[in-house]
Amino acid sequence: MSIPATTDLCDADAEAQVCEPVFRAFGGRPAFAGPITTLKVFEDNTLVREAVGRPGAGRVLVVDGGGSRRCSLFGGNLAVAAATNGWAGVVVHGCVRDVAELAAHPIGVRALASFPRSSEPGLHSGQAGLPVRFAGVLFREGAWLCADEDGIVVLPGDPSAG
Ligand SMILES: O=C([O-])CC(=O)C(=O)O
Repeated sequence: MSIPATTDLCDADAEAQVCEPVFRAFGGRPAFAGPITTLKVFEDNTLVREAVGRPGAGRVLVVDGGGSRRCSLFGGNLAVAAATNGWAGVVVHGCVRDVAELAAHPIGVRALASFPRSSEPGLHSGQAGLPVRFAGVLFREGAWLCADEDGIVVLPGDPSAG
């Protein structure tokens, strides 16, 4: 699948939602795009682990981790699972770890920062499929996200679907 440039998407659609430039790029895939699946979690990556263990079918997992910089929600093992199961990418409003491993897998990853300590499974519950809002953007299940070296853009649907 060819990935459109986020710059072109913005030029073509003044209503495209554009994330505030707060994310760092991790992962071995510099650009990725796909329909969104949402998770809302806090300092517990149980639902993230479950999601990337299921078929991704080219989707992008958007994880609202509340912006916590106190633990990591995604790392090398989950990147292997996500890539193996066909997820296009993961956007984490929170931290990731295993930076060198993330770069070795064919998956796109955006996160606020790296942090070496993992989360504590079972500490807090989370929810799947809810609209989540961070970095100035509302992410709805089924909306379409495109990320590249210039940034992250969200559209109501896949622009190539006509
Ligand atoms: O618990 C985490 O942060 C995830 C992790 O280490 C991994 O996926 O290898």
